[in-house]
Amino acid sequence: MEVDARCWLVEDGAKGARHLEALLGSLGWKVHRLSPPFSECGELDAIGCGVGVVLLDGLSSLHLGQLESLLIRSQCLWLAVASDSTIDNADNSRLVATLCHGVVAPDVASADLGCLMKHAAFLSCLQSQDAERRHSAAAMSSDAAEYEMVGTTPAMWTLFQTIRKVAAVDAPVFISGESGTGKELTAQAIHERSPRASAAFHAINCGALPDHLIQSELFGHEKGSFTGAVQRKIGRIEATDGGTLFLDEIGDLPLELQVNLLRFLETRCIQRVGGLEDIAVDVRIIAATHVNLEKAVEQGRFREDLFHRLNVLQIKVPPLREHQEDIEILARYFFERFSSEKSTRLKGFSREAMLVLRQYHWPGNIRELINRIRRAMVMCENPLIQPDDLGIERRKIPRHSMSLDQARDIAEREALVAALGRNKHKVLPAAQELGVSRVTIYRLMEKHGLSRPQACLAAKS
Ligand SMILES: Nc1ncnc2c1ncn2[C@@H]1O[C@H](COP(=O)(O)OP(=O)(O)OP(=O)(O)O)[C@@H](O)[C@H]1O
Repeated sequence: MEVDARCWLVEDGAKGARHLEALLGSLGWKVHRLSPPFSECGELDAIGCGVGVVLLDGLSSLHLGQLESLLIRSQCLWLAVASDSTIDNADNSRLVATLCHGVVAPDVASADLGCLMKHAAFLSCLQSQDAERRHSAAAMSSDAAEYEMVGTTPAMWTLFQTIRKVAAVDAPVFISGESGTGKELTAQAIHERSPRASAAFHAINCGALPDHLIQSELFGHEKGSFTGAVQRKIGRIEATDGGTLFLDEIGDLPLELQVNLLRFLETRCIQRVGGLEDIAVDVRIIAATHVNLEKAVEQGRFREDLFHRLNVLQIKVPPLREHQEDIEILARYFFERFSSEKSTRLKGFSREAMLVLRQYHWPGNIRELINRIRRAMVMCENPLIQPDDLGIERRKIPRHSMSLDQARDIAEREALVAALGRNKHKVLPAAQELGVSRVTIYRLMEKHGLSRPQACLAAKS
């Protein structure tokens, strides 16, 4: 691999600076000097060296903060040159410990400096290649995962398949699933795939609005129909004409409004509050709940006739713990998605953090996963996210004992699912990646109950 022979030299006029520059020059490095104030160093990214040297001796403590943010912002690996007395200073030592790849004394031997520089440049080159690869993999997966619905496991393939089928027809859809599993995203995916895609998709949470507002929110009202109705309001159903209306938490819809909704589903007409006119509206209804609606029907809290009207096509979105093999790909996907919020130094997840993510039981499902990753990306002070950054208490991670055979089985299944996922479920490249034959892949798929999906939403059709 060819490494870049350009490097930065950050210095503040110390007497050793000229000597260091000459030394680097004699080792074949083309040196770009950088001096305070560092906030003005806009050319840093433009020149794009892979490695830099910071001469800490002589650097004013006033510039340390600027230097710190410069090192965090840059994409290079940094070597510090500092005498013992400089390193004794707590601020300097923290900067070196957290942001530099190595530290040497100002009288470092030329051969030693040459070796360190080469090593840092090589590593920097590997890191940028790896980042590029991960970027294009993320771009591919988000390109493949339409509507940003990510998932490579059989449970998710089944969901994608159902979404495709349901999108092709126009009947009401009923989505069930725990909170944060992706019910709204599923509704959006159905809309985007349906003939209604060019019209509006609106979502309304029936549990979030007070009873007296929800009727006017859904059906609209005429001017003067009640105190405060100073002008006519078009309701959500009417505003979605031609499109899809997602009614989240449908179980929270008050009983009297259930009658109105049923009437709309039967007649395809609405009446605004205070209005007499029947207005024809063409809207597809997708309803969702995270509670058991059949139980609500039994208890008389939800109308049975409305339940059957809404429940023509059903989709169940699985909880995250039922497609745990997706956690890694989801975690990396969200890491890339929120990468603009992180420091450039943060490169990804440590193995331990990934293990914790896989072992946790995710009561809040994908929404909780997103929140924990975003938190970790802000809290993390290392190049790799550690378990503590995720804020998951270790006691909440189940520790069941398992035999070596069980552990092997789990690892085998995970490796297989991950390789198939990375290779869009193509057996040959997955087999090549895992270093086994195609026959072995088929055998393992059978052993672990993994079927090869026929079609999926995540694959471009
Ligand atoms: N398969 C997925 N791939 C990528 N992102 C997902 C996936 N599923 C859900 N998300 C994301 O997770 C978050 C929660 O999803 P969503 O709001 O659809 O869940 P929900 O089941 O409707 O939640 P609630 O029951 O609380 O209304 C959203 O930010 C959504 O984009």
